[in-house]
Parts: sequence; C-alpha cells; structure tokens
Amino acid sequence: MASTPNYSPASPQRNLQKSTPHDTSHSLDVRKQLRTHGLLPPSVESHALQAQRCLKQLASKTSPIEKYIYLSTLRNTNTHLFYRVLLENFNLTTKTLTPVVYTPVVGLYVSWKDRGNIVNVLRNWPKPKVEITVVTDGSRILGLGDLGVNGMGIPVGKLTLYTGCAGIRPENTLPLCLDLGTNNEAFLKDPLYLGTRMKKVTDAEEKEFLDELMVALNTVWPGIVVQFEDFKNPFPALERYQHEYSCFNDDIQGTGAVILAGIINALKTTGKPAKDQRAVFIGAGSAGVGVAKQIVEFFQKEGLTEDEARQCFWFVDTKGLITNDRGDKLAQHKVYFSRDDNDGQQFKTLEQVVDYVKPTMLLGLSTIRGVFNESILKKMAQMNEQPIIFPLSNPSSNAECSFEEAVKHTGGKCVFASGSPWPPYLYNGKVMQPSQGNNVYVFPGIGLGAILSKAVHISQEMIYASAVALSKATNASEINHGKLYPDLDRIREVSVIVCREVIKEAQRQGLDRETSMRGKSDEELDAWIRSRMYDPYKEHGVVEEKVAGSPLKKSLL
Ligand SMILES: NC(=O)C1=CN([C@@H]2O[C@H](COP(=O)(O)OP(=O)(O)OC[C@H]3O[C@@H](n4cnc5c(N)ncnc54)[C@H](O)[C@@H]3O)[C@@H](O)[C@H]2O)C=CC1
Ligand SMILES: CC(=O)C(=O)O
Ligand SMILES: [Mg+2]
Repeated sequence: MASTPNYSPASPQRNLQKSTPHDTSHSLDVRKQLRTHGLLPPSVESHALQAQRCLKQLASKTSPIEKYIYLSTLRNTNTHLFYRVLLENFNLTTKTLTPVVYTPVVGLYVSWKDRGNIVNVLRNWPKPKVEITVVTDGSRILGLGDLGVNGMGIPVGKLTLYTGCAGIRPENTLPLCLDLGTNNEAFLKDPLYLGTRMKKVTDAEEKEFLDELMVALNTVWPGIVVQFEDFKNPFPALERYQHEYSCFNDDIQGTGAVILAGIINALKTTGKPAKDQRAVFIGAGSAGVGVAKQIVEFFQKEGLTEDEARQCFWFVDTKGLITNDRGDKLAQHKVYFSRDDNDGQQFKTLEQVVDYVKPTMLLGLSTIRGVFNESILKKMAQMNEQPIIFPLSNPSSNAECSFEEAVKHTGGKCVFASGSPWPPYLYNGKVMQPSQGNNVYVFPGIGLGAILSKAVHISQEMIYASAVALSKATNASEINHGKLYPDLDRIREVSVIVCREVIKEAQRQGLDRETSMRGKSDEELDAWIRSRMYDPYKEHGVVEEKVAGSPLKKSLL
C-alpha cells in the first residue's frame, strides 16, 4: 500500500532563506547570516507594525487589480507576512482580501496533449513535497461559466485558504489546472487565450485522462490528497475515485457538508422538525444535488426513512420542476430527486413551484442573480414564521438575492445564509447579521484531516462528520446573534475541530494509516493537529511588540 510522506514542519532557517530574504523583521543577526545586512533599512520592525503598513498600503490601492497585484507581490516576497495579514483580518478579508486572493496566480498546467506523459509533467513541479492538490478543468468556475485555463485562480485561491485556515504549508500545495479544451467560444477565437484552442474533450476522453492523472499524482506524491473543484459534471469522477484514492469533490461534498451544518442550526432556530420540512432548490447541478443528498442523510438520522427524506425536496432547473413525466431525458444526477407525485402537472417557473409546494426553505445554487425576487420572498414570509432563505450561488453578482433584499422582503423574518459575503443590514433599528454558507468552513479541515490521518480514502462518513463538527463549532453567542456559522475570525479554531472529527471518523472506520493517534482524547488530538499546522507567527521566532491599535499575537493557536 502506498504511504503518505511524513508531515513535518520545515525548519525556520530554511523558510527564512526560501521565502523572506528581504524582511524588515529580521534581527541584525539574521540579516548578517543572510547577507542582507545593509540592504534593508536599519530599523528592525515587529510583525504587527509590518501588518499595519500592509493594510495601509492595501487601502491606498483603489481598484481590485491593484490590490491583487500588491497581495501577489507580498505573497511572493514575504510569505509569512502575507499569511499573517490574511489571518488577522479574516473578517475584513471576506470583503477585501479573500476575493482578491481567490483569484489567479500560477500553478501547474497539464494538457490533453500530455496524455501518456502526465507523470513527467508533474515531475517538473519545482517543489519536492506535495501533500495536497486542488484540481480544476476550468469548465464551471464559480457561477461564471467555462473559463478554460483562466480557471487557475480557483486552485490557487483554495490552496491559499488551505494554508490560511488549516495551516497546510504553502510549499506543500499544488494548484493544478487541466487544459482539456473549452467550449467558451470567445476564448476559442481569442488570440490571447493561453489554453489549447480546442473544444472540450468528450466524457470518455476526460475519463481516460483523469485515470492517468490519478495514477501519476499518486506515483509522484504517494497518498496525495486530491480536491476536485469546479468541474462542469464532476459526479462520474467522484464515483470512480472516491473509494480508491484520498480525494473528494468540494462542490458536491464540501458544499453539502457546509450547508448541512447551516441547515442543522437553522432548524434549531426555527424549531421545526425534519419531517415538516419542504425544501425547494433552484439549480440541480453538482452543488444543489450534493447539498440535498447531505440533508437527506441528516433527515434519516432524525428518524425519517430514506424515501420520506427524499420526498422533502423539489428541484427546479432551466426547464422548471424536475419530474418523471416532464418529457425530457434527465441527467443521471437529477433522477434521484425527480418527482413522481405531480399528477401530470408541470411547473415552469420558480414562483409556480413555490405556490405549489409551499416550502419552508428555499435554496439557490443556480447562478441566477435575483431569481429570489420580491414576490417570492414575500410569499415565503407569508407561509412561514421564519422562512429559511439560502441564496448560495457565487460570486455575489450571481446570488439569487442579496441579504438586504431577503430581510426587506421577508419583513426581517428570514433565517439567511449566502455563498458570498454581504454587509450587515440595518432594519427597523436593528443591525441584522448575514451568515456565509461557503465551503471554506470545511474543505481546509477535511483536507488537513486526510493528510494527518494518512487516510486511505475520504469516506462519506468523514464528510458527514465535518458537517456535524461545523454545526457544533458555532457557539451560543453566535447563535444568539442570529448566525448559523462561526465567526470567520475563528476559522483556524473551527478548522481544528473539523479536522479532529474527520480524523476520528477515519479512525473509527480503520481508514487511518497514521495509527499512532488512535484512542487519544479530543484535547490530545487538537494539540497534535495544532502542532502540525503552519503558523506564520512562529516561523521567524521574532518577538512581537504591541503596536497601538493592533492586537499582540505571538501565535495563532
Ligand atoms: N456556497 C458555496 O459554498 C458554493 C456555491 N456554489 C455555487 O453554486 C452555483 C452552481 O454550482 P454547480 O452546481 O456546481 O454548477 P452546475 O453548473 O453543476 O449547476 C448549475 C445548475 O443551475 C441550473 N440553472 C442554470 N440556469 C438556470 C435557470 N435560469 N433556472 C433554473 N436553473 C438554472 C442548471 O440547470 C444547473 O442544474 C455556482 O454559482 C457556484 O458558485 C458552488 C459550490 C459551493
Ligand atoms: C465556493 C465554491 O466552491 C464555488 O462557488 O464553486
Ligand atoms: Mg467550487
């Protein structure tokens, strides 16, 4: 059986030299060692002061592209400072930095023409040790459609968050973009498009390519964790590989887990049991179906049979309510939720479906901005004391409704979570706080759990455990403030909890190859997980000083 390389933090000295040769926080001794003495201004700065300057400089950049260039440069020239700024400002970053770092830089491209030779292309990656990769073919990037190789920003952004949220060492991550063609006509005609100018390969060709890729990845980096991201139709690959490799699909399983956690907390808020729920989904793609299947599992644990649980869901796609007798051939992944109790009636619009079903919850994973319109939201508020409204499509320009729209049109009654962040909204003299249901709450902990436990594969039970862990990680104060998820400022703490529960489930099922942690208490596991996490504060060993207006931080955990 293949073994995973040991996870051990690299020496601070190596990191000093590799990532931060010109760092104003270096002491005189370090500057002498690195021969940078004299090349830097004389003052030795604290990390806090450096971070303050960064934020000031960032604020002075007016356009997103300027902010992006500034942060990319910072990440390349002073990695540890970049991650400290990211982590210390996580709430701010959901509005400013995260959208910026969730965008392109560089990684590895593997093309259709590389088949037969993929293993050698992987060997060109300049870093020796890779523990995790995020791989996309760019065919469905967020709600923005087929971006071909311009989708590289997503693996880069997700892996940045792996480091920020779960402390996976940045040099051990591999952003991977597959160049399998694109059906984006504008790109095919654009001389500046950087991918191969050909139509997307067929499903059978994609399968052949992915089969070779999975073998190659595990040959070069045995036991590597693979996160599939933003593929147009990711169901077949997940089915093929999930029991064979340490891999998961973030859009189906990560999103499913995060939204299940939000729904568990939303049902606690409304007090309505699973058996009384009627859920209408718009968007029956990887995310929509992934989320609903995860909730079906929860409803079963709440006492419903699988069939009773499945019957709580109605799906709307581009042709209307999905039914058995609609007259079109349904894609395989839609069949499970297709209705057979519609008495021959067909419903074309979301509003007709809402009138017909009288849902308790409305979830959007459709990429259609504004489809939760005023009329629909008002109806949800008339039908429910506390309607659950989850417009989950990303980015915000594709959201089914904004927080402000949801609050205004439900008269402040909605229990709300969105995929992208919205600002708080002042309604009837009260500041209403939105929740953000984004898979960033779980994928870092799932990935770290799989790395540390050296999981043979990532089971559905491990994914489910991440959802329950996240729902429990939301504390009483957050729930009292109407939140369904923990504050993002606590994301590292949350990732530890998610990681711990993923590891415990791997242990329970005997999927852990790292067996030395079996039988340990939660506290022991948490301490072990923390000790393995990259901590930008510890890397330099420079003593922090308190700087006015900024918190003193020596270590993240
Ligand atoms: N909040 C989160 O953490 C996550 C959010 N998402 C978001 O969910 C959205 C969908 O993602 P996927 O399911 O992976 O995409 P997908 O392409 O697999 O599915 C999109 C679905 O929307 C449906 N749709 C498109 N136009 C429609 C219309 N006018 N009326 C009704 N249905 C329509 C399509 O038929 C398809 O079923 C994206 O915006 C993505 O960013 C995805 C993953 C995580
Ligand atoms: C968040 C995410 O994974 C998506 O929108 O696809
Ligand atoms: Mg995604």
